[in-house]
Amino acid sequence: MHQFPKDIGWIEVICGSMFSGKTEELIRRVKRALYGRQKVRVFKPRIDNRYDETQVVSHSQLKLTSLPVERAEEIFRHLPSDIQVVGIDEVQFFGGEVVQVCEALAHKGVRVICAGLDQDYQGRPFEPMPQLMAVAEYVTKELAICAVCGNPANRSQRIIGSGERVVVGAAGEYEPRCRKCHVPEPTEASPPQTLKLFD
Ligand SMILES: Nc1ncnc2c1ncn2[C@@H]1O[C@H](COP(=O)(O)OP(=O)(O)O)[C@@H](O)[C@H]1O
Ligand SMILES: Cc1cn([C@H]2C[C@H](O)[C@@H](COP(=O)(O)O)O2)c(=O)[nH]c1=O
Ligand SMILES: [Zn+2]
Repeated sequence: MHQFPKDIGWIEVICGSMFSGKTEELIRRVKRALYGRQKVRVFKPRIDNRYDETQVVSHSQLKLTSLPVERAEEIFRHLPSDIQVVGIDEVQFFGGEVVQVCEALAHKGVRVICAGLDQDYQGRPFEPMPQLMAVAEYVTKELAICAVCGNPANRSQRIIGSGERVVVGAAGEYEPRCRKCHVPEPTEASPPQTLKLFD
């Protein structure tokens, strides 16, 4: 991917819609750091108990051990002094203080890898992602496949009736959609699909 600098820290942001592969990419980067014998810790907000209370779990069921925390500042308490890499999933669920936490870690020489939703179900920027993306050295935007038309999807369609910004959920509650098929209010799900290679 990048020619990584030596002896300094930095922030990587992996953003995109739901089902775009953010968690898979976070897991991939963390595993490669572990293969490189780096000292790594992974965190997620405690509110994300969707597939598991403690593990980071992708929609494709890849898993990674993590520490759930209530607030971003708690991350400092769980880091060994020789920490080299910090991964954070579902970063959009932390308040704005997560930006200062990531910055402080990067200033201390830590590689910080954050994955999070860049837009909410209405297509509005999901704070603190815009702020984090602004200060990050590297930003990767992933795209899913639109559940309606098959085009690249950068939005998350809510398919249950709630107007709250934060509603933890997965396939029963959201589906990925392109800008043409997305509507900013909750709507009916597209017909279910089975993946098959041969008829
Ligand atoms: N419409 C879709 N487009 C792309 N991937 C999908 C779709 N529906 C389900 N998936 C699954 O979601 C996986 C990505 O999961 P994950 O990394 O958890 O995404 P994210 O963290 O961005 O929500 C894909 O590898 C695929 O198995
Ligand atoms: C669009 C949107 C999503 N959420 C929730 C739903 C999930 O629990 C997470 C996103 O998980 P993923 O790893 O990106 O699939 O966020 C929400 O609370 N509000 C929204 O508007
Ligand atoms: Zn579409």
